[in-house]
Amino acid sequence: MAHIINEVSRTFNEFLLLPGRTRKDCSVQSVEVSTPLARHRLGEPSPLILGTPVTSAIMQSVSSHDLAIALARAGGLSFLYHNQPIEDQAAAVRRVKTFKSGFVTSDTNVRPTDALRDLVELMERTGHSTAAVTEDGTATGTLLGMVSKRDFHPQRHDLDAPVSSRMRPIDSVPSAKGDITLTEANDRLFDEHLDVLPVLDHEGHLHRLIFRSDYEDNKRFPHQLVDASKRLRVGAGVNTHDYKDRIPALVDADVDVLCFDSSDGYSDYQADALAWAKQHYPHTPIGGGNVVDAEGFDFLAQAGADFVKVGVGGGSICITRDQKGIGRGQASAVLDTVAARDRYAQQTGIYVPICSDGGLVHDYHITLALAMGADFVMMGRYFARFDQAPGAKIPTKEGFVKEYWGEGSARARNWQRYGQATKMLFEEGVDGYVPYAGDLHEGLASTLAKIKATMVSCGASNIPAFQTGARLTLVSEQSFQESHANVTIRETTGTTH
Ligand SMILES: NC(=O)C1=CN([C@@H]2O[C@H](COP(=O)(O)OP(=O)(O)OC[C@H]3O[C@@H](n4cnc5c(N)ncnc54)[C@H](O)[C@@H]3O)[C@@H](O)[C@H]2O)C=CC1
Ligand SMILES: O=c1[nH]c(=O)c2[nH+]cn([C@@H]3O[C@H](COP(=O)(O)O)[C@@H](O)[C@H]3O)c2[nH]1
Ligand SMILES: [K+]
Repeated sequence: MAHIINEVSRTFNEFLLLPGRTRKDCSVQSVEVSTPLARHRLGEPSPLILGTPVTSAIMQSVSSHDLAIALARAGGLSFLYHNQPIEDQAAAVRRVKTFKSGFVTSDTNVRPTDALRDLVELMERTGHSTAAVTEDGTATGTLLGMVSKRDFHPQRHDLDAPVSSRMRPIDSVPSAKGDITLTEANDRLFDEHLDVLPVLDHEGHLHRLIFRSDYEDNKRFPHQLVDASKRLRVGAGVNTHDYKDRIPALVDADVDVLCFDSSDGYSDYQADALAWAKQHYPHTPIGGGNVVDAEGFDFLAQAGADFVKVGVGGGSICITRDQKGIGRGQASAVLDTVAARDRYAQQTGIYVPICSDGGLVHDYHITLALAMGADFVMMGRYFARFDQAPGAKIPTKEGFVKEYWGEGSARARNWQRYGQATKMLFEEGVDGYVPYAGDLHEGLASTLAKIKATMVSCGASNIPAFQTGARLTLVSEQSFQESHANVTIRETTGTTH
């Protein structure tokens, strides 16, 4: 006879936190939200620590290189999607790893012989008002001069004239050599009253541009997640089909961490793939998943997973539970696997972090997942709403929305996953829209402020203290109603989600 688990499968909506004693030294300013990402011996630091306990989902509609750069700058981490050719995913990793804050590749480039009219058009397209004039019109050609909107005016100058007639030629443009540091470059920008400083190699080819306006931008990101060489960190999703080709290419591109992406990680496929990865690339942490119970956690921890991702069927685009009748309420899944993690740590001395993946609808659900013992979370819908996510931004009567689709949807499969263009017999995800939420940094700052405020109310000054000290209560349907405002809401500019 089948085994029936008597305990009801519960979701985050069914829980609330009780306040704990807040001591005077515990404040929003002092609360620490760093958290381990990879397995480590108890009492020793994890080889990879997140500054912000959030990661972005391994999905085409979420984790592009742009989103990965933005999230790493905020202290979190993206796992670039694997549902694309290996070389494209490796190129995306390289784009994040070569992102140099302050040093940008020029995206507005012209030849000296191009007409000013073409330059105006290009500036409108890129939205930038400074252009590099290079011999071949590329971002790495020999630099011949610089031209900005200040150098000409459509009413004063003939737009059919060549760019060379209005550019500032190279001998009058201050420039720097390739080995200049950002600090030195910033000193020159200010000392010499410059807006931009081109960086050249010894043959005079353009390498990067450094803008004065980016100086302030860098000051905005004091908690960037970087490696020992100060490059942003980035993760990548992999699968149990082409991992023997994909993992070497990603490691070659200097990926920081990998994660198997599957709706079902409790499989021999994943154990074999983890063993292979650990044997060939022992220095690259790799996560496994998804599982929803202690049995699944133990299986992956023993197979060598550096972290275990938890959650089946709870994602906002998920229809797995409808289609296959498989899954578990996310709160129950987290609580069960967290208990297994703690038992495993006690027995072996090794701590294998847990990632709660999917189904986080409100910001406070992140807080609940952490309180229940998750070390960090993974989110798709949350990140798909921001400017930096790849989905198109579409106007509707109710305001802007962004596209968001599941990896198990027919749309995702259009990428001909794993090179097998087989017919899909059923979908496990939907293709839809989420409300547009602007810039990632502003949205995440607001979310983090809420998480920290709750931790302060619970008297926890860091995540480990929160995990061990949090007190949660189940809520009845009636108390759930009581939790919401019971008056008609006046329109305000505040954010709620
Ligand atoms: N977290 C969740 O609740 C869900 C997530 N998804 C997402 O949808 C995407 C697709 O997930 P899955 O369909 O589970 O992909 P998957 O690649 O893990 O599994 C697809 C099928 O291939 C089989 N398989 C895996 N490795 C194999 C190998 N080496 N040789 C032969 N067969 C093998 C599996 O048993 C399964 O039948 C993922 O991005 C996943 O995250 C989909 C549904 C639910
Ligand atoms: O049933 C599913 N069908 C899908 O097509 C699908 N695509 C992604 N995922 C999983 O959902 C997570 C993101 O969930 P949220 O949008 O709720 O953050 C992701 O991190 C995945 O675990 C899927 N689940
Ligand atoms: K299974």
